[in-house]
Amino acid sequence: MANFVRRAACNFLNIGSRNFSVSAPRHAKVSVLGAAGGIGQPLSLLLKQSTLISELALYDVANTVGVAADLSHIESAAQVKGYVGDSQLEECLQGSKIVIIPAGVPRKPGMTRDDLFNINAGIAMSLSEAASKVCPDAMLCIISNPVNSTVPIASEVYKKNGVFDPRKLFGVTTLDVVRANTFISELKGTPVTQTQCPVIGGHAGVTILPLLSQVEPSCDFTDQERESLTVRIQNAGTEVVEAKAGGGSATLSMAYAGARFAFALLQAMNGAKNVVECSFVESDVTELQFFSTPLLLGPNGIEANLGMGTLIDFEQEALEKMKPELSGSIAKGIKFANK
Ligand SMILES: NC(=O)C1=CN([C@@H]2O[C@H](COP(=O)(O)OP(=O)(O)OC[C@H]3O[C@@H](n4cnc5c(N)ncnc54)[C@H](O)[C@@H]3O)[C@@H](O)[C@H]2O)C=CC1
Ligand SMILES: O=C([O-])CC(=O)C(=O)O
Repeated sequence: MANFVRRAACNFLNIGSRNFSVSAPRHAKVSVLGAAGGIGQPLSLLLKQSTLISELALYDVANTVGVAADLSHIESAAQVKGYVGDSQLEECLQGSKIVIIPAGVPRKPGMTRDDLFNINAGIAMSLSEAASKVCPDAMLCIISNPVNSTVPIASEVYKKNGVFDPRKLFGVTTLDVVRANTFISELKGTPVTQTQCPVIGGHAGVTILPLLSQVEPSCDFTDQERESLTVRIQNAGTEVVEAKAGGGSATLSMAYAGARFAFALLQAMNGAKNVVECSFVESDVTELQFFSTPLLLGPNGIEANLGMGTLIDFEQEALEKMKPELSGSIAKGIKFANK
């Protein structure tokens, strides 16, 4: 049993790193801000299993001491410590190489992600302010919604403090890729662990654009399949919000996706080659200041933006259709950070 669990954990550590080996691992401190929440707890559980993490620092406004005590009994190397409230935020962040932020309120049925702006924008701003001061060189990974606005907020904070490095700021959109891979595999019968679909744009409704024409292994879709699969991927978050009926939004699949992204970063930081993940980052791929595309990751974050490749007409039209909303959400975040 123990062997099985260890093998399973090792297999999990390979997610996002399908075809490369890791050499000379450096052991990093990773902080999770919002660690006692629906995403924060399972995400921290998954991170605790990584051999690339030496220290797991768990911050929240409440309850992290208990979460940290619980996780600290797991037989893996990462040392876990809980930090509670403003006065302990700086100590939590000190020396962090990766900061992951799932802090903030989730949606209830009937809400859009933008409806979370009023509460979550301030949270994203104050946490990124702290990270920009205490560990400006860390990779900052923002999960808190609306991602299309919280990432621009963080970038403005870092710019104002003179420490912005566009290679190191990420809006975590991995869940869109994870969902696309799963739904495509269900529809087409491709092996789920080998199905890979790039998802570009942002992380809300029509701004989420899966590039079904670029799926590997390549699949043929009828017009009707392409249309309905695209809409399902765009609305998958709402599917979970409605199924949870007031109990919040995706937490477990998001924890998986957040861990997949963090492991990809850690592996790239340790010298692994060909680590590619999609993420919402500062970009010149379109006229939009922030945009998600596949990125080649390296020791210092983004090594190259791989762009969006050639789009078919359906995808080109969807891209044009998303631009007004995405541009508005980006502008709203920038305005908020400068008010
Ligand atoms: N990027 C993505 O793909 C996804 C993003 N999300 C977003 O993630 C966020 C968190 O969702 P859940 O974990 O389900 O919510 P939750 O309410 O279960 O947990 C949020 C946690 O944040 C904490 N928090 C609030 N203010 C804080 C502050 N100033 N500093 C530190 N911690 C603070 C709360 O105490 C709570 O423990 C939401 O905004 C949600 O919309 C959710 C799913 C997917
Ligand atoms: O839908 C939500 O509010 C949470 C989220 O971003 C997702 O599940 O993709």
